[in-house]
Amino acid sequence: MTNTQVTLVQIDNYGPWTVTPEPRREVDLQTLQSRLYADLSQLIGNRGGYVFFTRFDNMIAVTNGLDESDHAMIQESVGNRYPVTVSLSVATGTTPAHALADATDNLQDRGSAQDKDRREILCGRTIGEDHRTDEDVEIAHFDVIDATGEYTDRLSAFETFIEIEQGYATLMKEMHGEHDALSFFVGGDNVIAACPTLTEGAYLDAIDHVTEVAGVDLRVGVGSGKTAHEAGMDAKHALEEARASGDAVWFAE
Ligand SMILES: Nc1nc2c(ncn2[C@@H]2O[C@H](COP(=O)(O)OP(=O)(O)OP(=O)(O)O)[C@@H](O)[C@H]2O)c(=O)[nH]1
Repeated sequence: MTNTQVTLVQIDNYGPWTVTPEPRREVDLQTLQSRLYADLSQLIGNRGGYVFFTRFDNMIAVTNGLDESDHAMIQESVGNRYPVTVSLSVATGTTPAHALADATDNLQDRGSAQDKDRREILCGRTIGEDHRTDEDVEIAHFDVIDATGEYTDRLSAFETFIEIEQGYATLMKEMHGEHDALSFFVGGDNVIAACPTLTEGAYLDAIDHVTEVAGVDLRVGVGSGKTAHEAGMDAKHALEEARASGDAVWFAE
């Protein structure tokens, strides 16, 4: 059974900061947000975790393998180098959705995202080293079948974007509502989902639902591991196997 450690990253009091003393240049906000995401991707990724940009002011990470001191160091490093600070809330659960719900509740209990006195909260508990297993994280890597032939080479870039986003929106809702999984668009035609332990049938149902509702055909590779990186690499290899075999779902060996 999975035991996913999820960290909610929230920029402290960011809304007011973006308009104080007057609205800041949008390009500067975009640059700050994308650089912060890139830095967190390295800081968390170098320790085996995955972070997803989601809304940029709130990011969600799968952090199995990162302990409290890793979180504290990441928080300090951001605070030293950026004009904003971040709060980090960690929780674990047998499903990623439950873990994130707990992490969110804990941070909300410490004050509003727009409370100027709530800064650099670091709360929650990480999984003790002795309790970690090789099946703690399940990652599903989805991609659109022949996105290039169906969309990229046929439609305008914006029409393609709409189709891919509709597929993503349908998948993220279905995987969350039916399976307690957290799915994130990661670029191109790819969606990576942090999942609980799911059956082949569950993945097939989700893929069928996206075909029916959004008209977008997906395939998925599924991997598991001690960290998001390990599970994610297995998922990528499984996706290659699915591509080669023509199967919609492939589980890594
Ligand atoms: N983030 C991420 N993006 C990827 C990955 N693989 C492909 N992409 C993106 O997806 C786009 C489409 O690539 P493919 O999925 O290989 O192309 P396709 O036309 O759908 O072909 P098939 O997947 O073989 O059916 C690329 O331009 C990349 O932007 C990946 O592992 N991670």
